[in-house]
Parts: sequence; structure tokens; C-alpha cells
Amino acid sequence: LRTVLCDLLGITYPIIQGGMAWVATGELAAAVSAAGGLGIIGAGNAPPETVRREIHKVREQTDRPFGVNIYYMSPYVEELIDLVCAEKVPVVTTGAGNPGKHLPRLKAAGVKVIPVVASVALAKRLERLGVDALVAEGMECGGHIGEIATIPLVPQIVDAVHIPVIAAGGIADGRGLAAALALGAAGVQMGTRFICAEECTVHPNYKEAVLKAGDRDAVVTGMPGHYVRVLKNKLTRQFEELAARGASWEEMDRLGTGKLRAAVVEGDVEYGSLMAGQSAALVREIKPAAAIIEEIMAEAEAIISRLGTLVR
Ligand SMILES: O=C(O)COc1ccc(-c2c[nH]c(CNC(=O)Nc3ncc(Sc4ccccn4)s3)n2)cc1
Repeated sequence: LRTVLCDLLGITYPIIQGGMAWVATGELAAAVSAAGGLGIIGAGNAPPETVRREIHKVREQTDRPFGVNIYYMSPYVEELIDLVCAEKVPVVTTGAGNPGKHLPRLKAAGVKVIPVVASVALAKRLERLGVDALVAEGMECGGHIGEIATIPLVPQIVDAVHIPVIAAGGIADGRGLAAALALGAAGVQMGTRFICAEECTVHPNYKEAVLKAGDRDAVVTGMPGHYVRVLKNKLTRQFEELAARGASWEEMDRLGTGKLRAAVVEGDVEYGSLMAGQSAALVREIKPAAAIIEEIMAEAEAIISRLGTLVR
């Protein structure tokens, strides 16, 4: 099962691991890339020297393509663009902002640029600016969410652009990959599923919380324009109280700051921000990244061949 995405990025399987802040370190990205997917380092708000160390970790482990996700609310965006161009990072994904102004430099450095978008308008704007592909992220995803679910969003973006579209949001197994291909996507990006990869370096408590999550535990907190999907815990109840009394964005932001780190590094599952998507309830086991990818590919191929017989 190969798609245009495999040819565009030089990867074996059309599976991208999301560049989650604090979660997607070099260890995880290297394991996913070595297994034939595209591993991505999550730069988050980290300074360039930290990201450079993660890039070198990946390069020590594999020659396969990998990427860096640049979070456009980071104070280090300019330095990170310099870094990925200097390091000739094969792929850059971007989140929470518009990478348009950096495209000329990234393209000149031979970097493939794949922005994450949650709307058709932004998808069209970015295609016109010359990006190589797009991740269409439905609101089932973990972390900051848009307003449109994956099944309606992906085909609308597929219809609106001529570049490859990668489906994200609520996908964690071969059924999700088969569904994404049926929607016209050229591959999938998964975040929550890879939190429970053996090589992911988050605190075991965080992984445990994902394994235990049920269908209704990945709840939306925050306020209009700033919604974030996380696993229900004492922190989400504090956000609910703030929302109930009409707190300002600043108050919400103060409550949320440092909480993702608390969950990832200290394993604080009570008051940390356990960012995860609605697919958490589908993640039942911690496995090596290679096993996760192999299992998803086998399941998707079986479904697609069965669909063939059904249709025939
Ligand atoms: O219109 C424009 O100019 C650009 O507007 C945009 C608005 C939204 C997006 C967008 C949607 N989805 C994404 C990618 N998803 C995400 O970025 N998801 C995130 N989850 C949790 C985050 S919290 C965080 C991050 C770093 C450090 C610490 N905490 S970021 N980006 C992209 C562009």
C-alpha cells in the first residue's frame, strides 16, 4: 500500500507521527522514521539548541527522512527556520500559524513544507503559496482543535486543492487509515496513538492515562477560539469553573501554562494537561513504533482488499 505521499517524502508507509510539543522527541521520531513512516520532532516552545540536539539524535539512529514541527506561537520561530534550513531537515510541518512568509527560504533549502490546517480557506491560501502537502486536522484531535470533524473536513480540502492531503484527528488504527484513503487522503498523521509507542519518552503515568481513557474522556476545555482537547482530570474541572464564571483568555492561559510539561515530565495526571484526542479510547497497548505501523498497514490492506471483494 503506497501513495503519492510515499513518493513525495521518500517514506515506505503513508503514516506520519504528529510533532507534538514535549511528546515528540528525537527518540520517537527516529523510531517512526526507521520503521518506514515519517517521524517528526515537536519543537513546541523549545529554543533552537534543544531542537538541534533532537535532530542530531535522529540522525544518529537513522538515515530515513524525518521532520520538525514548527509551532508558530513559539518565540523562536525565526531561529527555528534558520536551524531547519541550515540542517537541511527534509520535512517541516507547521501548526498554530501561517508559514507563508518563510516558504521562499524553506523551499530554497530543499525543505518540504506541510502545514497543518483546520479549514478549507487556509488550505487554499497555503496551496497558492506553494506548500508541498497539507495535514487536514479534524477536531477529534488532541491539543488545540478547530471546529470541523475529520470526515467532513478531509474530503472538502481534498476537493479544494491539488496537492496531497494527509488526514488527522481521531485516527489510531488500520480502519482509520483505510477510511482516510477512502476520503481521498494520501496518508494519515497520528499523535495520540504514538504517545503509547514504547520509544515515546513521556512519563509512564501519561501513557497509562491514555490506555485507561474511555470514549468520553477526551474532553474540550478552554473558550471560543482557544479550545483544547485533553483527558478529563482535576485540571479540566478547574477550566470548567473558569469557563462557568466567564474568565478571560489570559486567566485560562495562566492556568494552562506549564501543565503539559507537568504531565509529560513529572507524570502529574491529576493537574497536568493530558493532551490527547478522541482516539485515546482506541489505544489499548504500548508497543514499539515499528509494531504500531506494521499492524496499521496490515489492517488497512486487509480492509481495502475485502472492500474490493464486497464491491465486486
Ligand atoms: O490563519 C492563519 O494565519 C493561521 O491560523 C491557523 C490556525 C490554526 C492552525 C492549526 C490547527 N491545528 C494546528 C496544529 N495543531 C496544533 O498546533 N495543536 C496543538 N496542540 C497543543 C498545542 S499546545 C503547545 C504547543 C507548544 C508548546 C506548548 N503547548 S499546539 N494548527 C493553523 C493555522
